[in-house]
Amino acid sequence: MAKLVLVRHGESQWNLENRFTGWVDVDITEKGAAEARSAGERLKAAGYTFDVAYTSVLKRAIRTLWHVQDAMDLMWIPVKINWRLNERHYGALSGLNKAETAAQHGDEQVRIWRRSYDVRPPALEAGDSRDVFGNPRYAGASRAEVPLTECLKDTVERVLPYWESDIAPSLREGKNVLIAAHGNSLRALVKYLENVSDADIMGVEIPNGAPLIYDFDENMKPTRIGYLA
Ligand SMILES: O=C(O)[C@H](O)COP(=O)(O)O
Repeated sequence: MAKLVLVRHGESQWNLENRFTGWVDVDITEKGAAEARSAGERLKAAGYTFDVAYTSVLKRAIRTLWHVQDAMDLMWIPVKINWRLNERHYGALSGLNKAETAAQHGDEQVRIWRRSYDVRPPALEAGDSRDVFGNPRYAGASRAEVPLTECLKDTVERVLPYWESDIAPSLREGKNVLIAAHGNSLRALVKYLENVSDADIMGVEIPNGAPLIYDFDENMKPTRIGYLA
């Protein structure tokens, strides 16, 4: 049966600066590019190949995908880009330093904002320059679909329709699928695929550039799950 590989983008400039990012379109660093290339080289060396790739509309995921494709000599495969694979929206925290925010609001509050399943960070206010509604890359999305903040539950609810409509059908057709996305959009998928409880998902972390591999049976149940050795 088909294989699914999830890759979180390589280190971004705001990962390096320890800033909340969400839907802000920050690029990867040189270290992040090297992590992405290494992921591709390791996948190729282990005999993996892909028929189709999916990514978000954010350049840290897109560029990571390019590096993986290049390292695997798979620049030619179809790539589908969709905002539903974007990072979880960080609301009014977007752009703030994580350590400074913890110093101001306390470690526990920041842990809740970062890892709780259903507590949203404070929302962007109307007119905030960080609100991306109206940006051409979100042309197909309604006001309700372009968030002003999100908790992980919200992210699950906008990732899953895309999983069902586009990604799962490719796997059912026997295609090997690569997804290059983000820490929290991938946690949303992991929660669904591995049936992780709302409480346990708080402890799940997705490292930059580490391929996470799923083998499926014919009923789309994962039979083997693990990071590339
Ligand atoms: O959006 C971000 O800041 C990061 O990509 C993920 O952040 P987190 O580790 O706080 O969820």
